[in-house]
Amino acid sequence: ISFGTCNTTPCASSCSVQAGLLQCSLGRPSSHFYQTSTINPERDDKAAQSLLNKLIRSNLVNTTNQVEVLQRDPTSPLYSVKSFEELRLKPQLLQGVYAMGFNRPSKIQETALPMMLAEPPQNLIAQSQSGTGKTAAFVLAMLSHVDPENKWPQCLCVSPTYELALQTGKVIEQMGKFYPEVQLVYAIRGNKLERGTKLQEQIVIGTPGTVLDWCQKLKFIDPRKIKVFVLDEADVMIATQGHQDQSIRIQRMLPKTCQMLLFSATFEDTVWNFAKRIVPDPNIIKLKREEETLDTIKQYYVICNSKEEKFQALCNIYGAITIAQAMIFCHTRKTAGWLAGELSREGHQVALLSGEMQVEQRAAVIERFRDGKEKVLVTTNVCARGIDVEQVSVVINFDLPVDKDGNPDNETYLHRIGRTGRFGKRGLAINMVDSRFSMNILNHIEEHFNKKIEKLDTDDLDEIEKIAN
Ligand SMILES: Nc1ncnc2c1ncn2[C@@H]1O[C@H](COP(=O)(O)OP(=O)(O)OP(=O)(O)O)[C@@H](O)[C@H]1O
Repeated sequence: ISFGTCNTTPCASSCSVQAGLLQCSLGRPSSHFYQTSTINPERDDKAAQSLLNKLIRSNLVNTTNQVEVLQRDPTSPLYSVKSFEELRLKPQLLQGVYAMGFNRPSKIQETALPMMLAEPPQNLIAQSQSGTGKTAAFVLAMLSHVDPENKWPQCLCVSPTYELALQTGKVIEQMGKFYPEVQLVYAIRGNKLERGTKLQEQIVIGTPGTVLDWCQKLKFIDPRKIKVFVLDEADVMIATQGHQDQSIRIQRMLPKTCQMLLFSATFEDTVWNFAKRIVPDPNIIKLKREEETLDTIKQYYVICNSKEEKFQALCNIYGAITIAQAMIFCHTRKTAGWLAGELSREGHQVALLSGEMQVEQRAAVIERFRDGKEKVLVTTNVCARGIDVEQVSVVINFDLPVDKDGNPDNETYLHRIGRTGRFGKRGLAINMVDSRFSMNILNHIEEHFNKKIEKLDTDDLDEIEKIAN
């Protein structure tokens, strides 16, 4: 696959998209694309979370759950494939798939791919958690439907942010590696084309605002010639002001025969209502996320009076038991920074995930921790939501999780501490309680999960030693 050209505002020079990077002709790295959009990590930023997950994920998320399928026409046979060969892909694409190291379709791909590749094309709404193979699936569908002889846009994919668009673009590049006739262009802020340009690239990937401009105002794209429309990360999309309307306006310009595909990691009513407006007569595929449980976790709490005492309790625990790797959650950036400093002074190898870090920096910290280069990860909740680090055996709530109104946040507690069936290993969770208020929170959490949280006296070394057995 090869790429179009672009101009970027930050360096005002012409940039070409190569090997997955937007590279500036002045030799600057692609990162200025990222730096132009500083993500505010203390905000509940779904887009940043999604990007982070993509950056740190190296494998498919395994799931034991079955896919639920709702067919538009329940009488038509439901195909599912166990191998990529069965899909009769173009040889160049099959080669691309194998070169990516995919041996067989993922759970969601088994059913989604035959539907997306069927003739006549079928519309699809698919929901499954991040990492289950949605992106790879729709990328394969787009590449399969392109006619490389036709030098105009045929597939349109919209993503909520341009960082996410770039990530999807990378997958298109990888999968289309042996299919150089197919070209890709990014419709993202900063990619300024000359007026009157008619795009020759067959695949356009971008953000709703720019895509809409390119279709409507600037007419770089003829929307009537689009055969496949993909709306990725619908749940993130609707969380961004204006994206919903822009996406609907794009969709309205497309021909009735255009295949509409929509993907989402979660499926609240708001997402569902939006999905129905984007995708008429859909087939629906859902894959339940693996349930997390506290069953294999031993939970304790420690009573302290101040953050200094909490730190001392932590040192006592470290002095008594061997902890391979631990994650420590703090409520604020300030506490996290302070604690990381104190722990390093004690000689621990500490990684700090802090709010002011760019998403890429955060991904790098998590990767180092996952590779065992650091043994303790101190973080605020915002930074580490939804991050699976399998080998962590101890989770410490330096501060208990509360929502923005100060109420107990059971869901976050479960995410921090719980394990899915797939990891199965036993874990240890220690909660620091420093006030009546936090004791109250702890009691609520205990009640909610109906699982006992035992008191631990961290001045008693023998007692601490016991919890490790
Ligand atoms: N059939 C497959 N076999 C092996 N690995 C796969 C397969 N499909 C996808 N993957 C890999 O699994 C990871 C997750 O896939 P993908 O990004 O497509 O999932 P997703 O559901 O779109 O999640 P996200 O929204 O976070 O990107 C990627 O590293 C991808 O390369």
